[in-house]
Amino acid sequence: MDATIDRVLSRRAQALADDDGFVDGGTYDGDQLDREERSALRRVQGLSTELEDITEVEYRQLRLERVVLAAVWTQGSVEDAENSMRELAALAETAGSEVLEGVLQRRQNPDPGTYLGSGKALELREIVEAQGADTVVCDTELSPSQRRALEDVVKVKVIDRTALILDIFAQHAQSREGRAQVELAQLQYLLPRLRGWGESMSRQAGGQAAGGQGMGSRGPGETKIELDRRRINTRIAKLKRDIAGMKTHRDTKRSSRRSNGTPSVAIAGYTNAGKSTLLNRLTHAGVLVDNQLFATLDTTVRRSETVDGREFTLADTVGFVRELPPQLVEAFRSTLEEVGEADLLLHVVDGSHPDPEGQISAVRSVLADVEATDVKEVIVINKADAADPEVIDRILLHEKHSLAVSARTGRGIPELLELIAEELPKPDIDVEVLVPYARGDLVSRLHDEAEILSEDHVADGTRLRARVNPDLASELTPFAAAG
Ligand SMILES: Nc1nc2c(ncn2[C@@H]2O[C@H](COP(=O)(O)OP(=O)(O)OP(=O)(O)O)[C@@H](O)[C@H]2O)c(=O)[nH]1
Ligand SMILES: [Mg+2]
Repeated sequence: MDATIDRVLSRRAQALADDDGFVDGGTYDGDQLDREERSALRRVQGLSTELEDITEVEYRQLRLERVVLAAVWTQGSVEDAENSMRELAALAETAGSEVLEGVLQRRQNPDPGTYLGSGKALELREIVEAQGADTVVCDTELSPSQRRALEDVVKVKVIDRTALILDIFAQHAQSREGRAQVELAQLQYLLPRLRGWGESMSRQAGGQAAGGQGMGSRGPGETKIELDRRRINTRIAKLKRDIAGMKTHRDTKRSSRRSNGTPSVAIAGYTNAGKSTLLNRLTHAGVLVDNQLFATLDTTVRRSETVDGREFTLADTVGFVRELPPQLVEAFRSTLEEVGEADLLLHVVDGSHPDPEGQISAVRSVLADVEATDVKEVIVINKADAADPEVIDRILLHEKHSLAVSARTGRGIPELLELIAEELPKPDIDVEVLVPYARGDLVSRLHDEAEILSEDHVADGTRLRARVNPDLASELTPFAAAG
């Protein structure tokens, strides 16, 4: 086995993304411990997963078990190229396959015909044969014709990075919204590639079912492709409507949270940076995690408390990846937009990664795509326990709002909590109220949302002096205590 790939494999793959953010309804409690469970659901060998009805793309899993990776390296250092291939290996493993080997070709530009140059493509063919691989994964998004041409040379299934990522998302999506978003992205990816799929399937079947017999021939395959295309378009339209409906539902929940005046923190960052670990660490560190209230929230949103006792929400989000397929960005737009509406963004980056700065810019470019750049951003350099201190210092120096933590050991977490308390909008209206005992609900809201300056229990109720936000202030107007 090639030395590069050896190292690639020593870094275990991690799941690409937590899809918990898309869980609909309140039955699933957003627990982040489901990674193992998910791997247990990985594809079963030997089951046919070939797409029979093209409209059932939702249930389609790419059949890739033993893969060889292929990449063209056009610019940047050899480290960049190797990192990219390591990431591809991690993605392939996440999708449930075994990575056997990787080939990297240095070239000015990818070959428009076969992606790799024709000589390398033949070499790849030999490697595939020698290793007994059944799939080649290319580190790019291939054009439909490139994919077919390369498949013709290597004689096994060829898929690209986009299809691989879509496949992982499809495996991980659990909620109705998440599944719909992924299916939409898959169909949009598939649509321009229909002819290709048809042909390769007919080739596998050894039949002449699909088209491709040359220009102008409208065989039965052509008709089927037309039909499939129409059905896919219908399905896409329906999915878009469904997703829009679910977005409305989520918007309502979010706006009710906001009108409560509860400040919100969003955790975003590159996949595997430690976002979920951080969420767990922070919410357990919080004095209060109210399971009762929690049930009414979107499920990756958790409640916590600032060090000075104000409630806030903390949301985990889908992991980002370099060159996130545009179909996915589009499909997940509504979910990603939520990041832009938070009061504070914790942008988590893996300080122990070989290229943390690359991760930061990849995440920022996705955030820019969904216009989520107005929110105040703090770079949280995670895995400080494993990172090179020099790298941490370098990032701290370049990023004005940054700090180093370890979600695993807890290092830096108190400082992070301090920072959250400082950065979140503070209530600033002074009130003095006498709340009757019958309105215990208002008193507990004051405790959750306001800064209490004094509190007395008197004959007709609780007398409080507090600093509150505008919403609560107006609700308290009837109870204003005479000076
Ligand atoms: N050494 C070290 N490992 C950590 C730390 N935080 C998280 N990890 C590990 O990093 C891996 C990824 O952690 P997650 O919390 O799942 O990362 P994530 O950002 O939520 O990943 P996705 O949801 O897949 O995008 C896990 O193996 C964690 O145990 C840390 O502070 N130090
Ligand atoms: Mg996660």
